[in-house]
Order: sequence, then C-alpha cells, then structure tokens
Amino acid sequence: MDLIAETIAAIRPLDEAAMNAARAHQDRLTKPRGALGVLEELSVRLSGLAGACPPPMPEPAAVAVFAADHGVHAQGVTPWPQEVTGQMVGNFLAGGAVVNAFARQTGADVRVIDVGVRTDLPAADGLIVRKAAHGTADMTLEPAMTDGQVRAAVGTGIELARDLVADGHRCLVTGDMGIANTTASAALIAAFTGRAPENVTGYGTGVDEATRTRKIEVVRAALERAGLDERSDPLTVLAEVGGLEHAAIAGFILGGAAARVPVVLDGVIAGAAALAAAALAPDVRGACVAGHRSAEPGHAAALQHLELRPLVDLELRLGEGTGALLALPLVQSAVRVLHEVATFDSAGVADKA
Ligand SMILES: Cc1cc2ncn([C@H]3O[C@H](COP(=O)(O)O)[C@@H](O)[C@H]3O)c2cc1C
Ligand SMILES: O=C(O)c1cccnc1
Repeated sequence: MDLIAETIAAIRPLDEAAMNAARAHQDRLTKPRGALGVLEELSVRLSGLAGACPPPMPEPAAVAVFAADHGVHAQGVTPWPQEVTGQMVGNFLAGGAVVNAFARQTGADVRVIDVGVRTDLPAADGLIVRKAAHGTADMTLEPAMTDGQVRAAVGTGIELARDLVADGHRCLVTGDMGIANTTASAALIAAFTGRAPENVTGYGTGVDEATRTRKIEVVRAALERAGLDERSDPLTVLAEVGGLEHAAIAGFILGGAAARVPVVLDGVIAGAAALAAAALAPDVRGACVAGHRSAEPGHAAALQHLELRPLVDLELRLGEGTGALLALPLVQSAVRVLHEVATFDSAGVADKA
C-alpha cells in the first residue's frame, strides 16, 4: 500500500466510550451542566479522538506554513506579484510575519515548507524544501498538477504531520502562503460542495469588484474545462483545480487524523483542503477543529459542508495560519478543563437539587 492509502486506512471514527466518559465527567465538574457551551462539545470530541478522557493536552502545537505558487495567477486574479510568495517565505523564516507574532503569543512552533514556490529560494535555516513542482499550471488551460505532483504534495503533508507528532507535538495547525490561492480555493470549494462559483469566490487579499468578477469567470472556466462533478475522485479534483499547498494541507490533515492528534484549521485555503481530505476519508472531520471563519464566502460554505463550527469569527482574511493560532488557546482551554477542574464531590460543592 502507498503512503496515502495507508494513512487513509489508519483513520478511524471517534471512540464512543471515551466521549461518553468525557460527557459524564463534564457533568460532575463544579459548574452548571453545559455552561462551557461549545468548549464542552470540543472536549468531548477531542476525548473521542484520543480514545481517552481526559485526552492529552493539545500542546506543544506546531503551525505548518505550506508555500506554493499558482499558474492561474496569469489570469489577473490578484494585483500582487507572484514573487511575494517566496518573499513572504523569507519573512516567515526571519520571524517577521503575522503568523510568527501569533505563534510567539500562543507558544506554537513554526515550520515553513516550500511545496512548490515557482523560483528556487535561497537555502535558509529552517526552510523545509519539498518541491513537488515549480508552481502549478494555469487551471483554466490544463490540469494544475499531474497525478504524480498531487500525490507527492499530499505525501509531504502526511510526512510532516507524522514527523511533528514523532517530535512530541500534540496539536497541528494549518498555514498557507501562495499568491492567487483564494482563486484555487474557490474552485475546489465549488467542486466539492456543488455551489456556484459566484457564491464561493471572494475578494482574497482585497481585490476590487472588477477583479472579483474576473475571478468568478476564471473559476467557472476552470471547472468547465476540467468537467468535474461531485463524483470525481478527490485527488483528481485537487490535481485539476487545486494548489500544491492545498494538496499538502490535505495530507497534513490526513496525517494528523491518522495519528489521532487534533488539527486546527485556518481559513479558506485550509477549508478547501479539508474538503479534499474529508472526501478521501470522511472520518478526518473528527480530528478537525475549525479555528476561525474568514471573510471569504467560500470558507463558510466549506465549513457548512464539513459540519464544523468555527471557534473565532473576527473577519480575518490573511491566511498563513493566523486565525487558527488565535483559536489555539481555546482548544487548549477546552481540554485543560477536563484535567484540572474539581468535581462537586472532590471540592465539597453541593450539586443542584
Ligand atoms: C503580503 C502578503 C502576505 C500574506 N500572507 C498571507 N497572504 C494570503 O493572501 C494570498 C491569497 O490571496 P489572493 O488569492 O488574493 O492572492 C495567499 O498568499 C494567502 O496566504 C498574504 C498576501 C500578501 C499580499
Ligand atoms: O481565508 C483566508 O485564510 C484568506 C483570505 C484572503 C487571503 N488569504 C487567506
């Protein structure tokens, strides 16, 4: 069996007994039942993922920022030059990007992976180079990736998740960098959810109305060329209209789910990648925590399709892993409750009559 098939085969449903134990434990803690709302549900789910109550604390965490370029950039879907992808990789390595500031704030490690930046970047400490291609092809003209490229990028994500868990990380956080990747994200989301391009295509970095209209036409043209429908093979969908970072993030999610470690998802790029991962292995959703909901309309559509509720909604539209990192303390707090909060019995507090 190859790495992707082996990883998919290792992904299992949540453990019902551990979830029942977590529900029962929550009901004995010194607070009114249900008072922690969504965090209680999250603690139950993470118990089911670990197969234990309490589950391990989701720390240390690592955010993996997968960087790649997009051939569809040639269609004028963003005013930013493609070089910004590689330049931002330098910024991540120097610690100067928003993701670095939020990682320092939340105690997460940062990993930066070149999975397909167009140019060869200067060798730098901390840069993980796993180029599956020098950028994708233009999805309006031909498949963005070959089957070999998409499999290599998914494999990179799986291996990184596996390595991070082997290094002791107990929470994985998705990040991305790729100028034009909100266009590829919209195409993936339209393909996987069956929604119309105009309902899932947004303003990305903040493009003008004319550029957004163009993005919608570009997404429509790519989907028509590729002839995809909801029955298409998920790796084929990724190869036709996705990005190398989408493929790697899909692999990262699969790898985290196989290791039964929570994966905190960032914005629309991660949402699109999670649709691919869930199409390959529906049980990955048990490992996925939607860190936030971004301003991109496609992100809300992806989360709805995945039946994931975002923890934070701050109108962010950045990517890099920033929204997911803001949610990390919430995920950790949800589990800490199961570890540390006293029960009515142990604290000598009277339960309600
Ligand atoms: C300086 C800069 C830093 C970023 N960090 C993340 N993105 C985000 O914006 C890009 C997607 O938006 P679009 O599809 O409109 O190009 C991605 O690189 C994403 O990670 C950035 C974009 C820029 C310009
Ligand atoms: O949803 C996101 O994460 C996003 C939105 C705009 C640009 N880059 C990322």
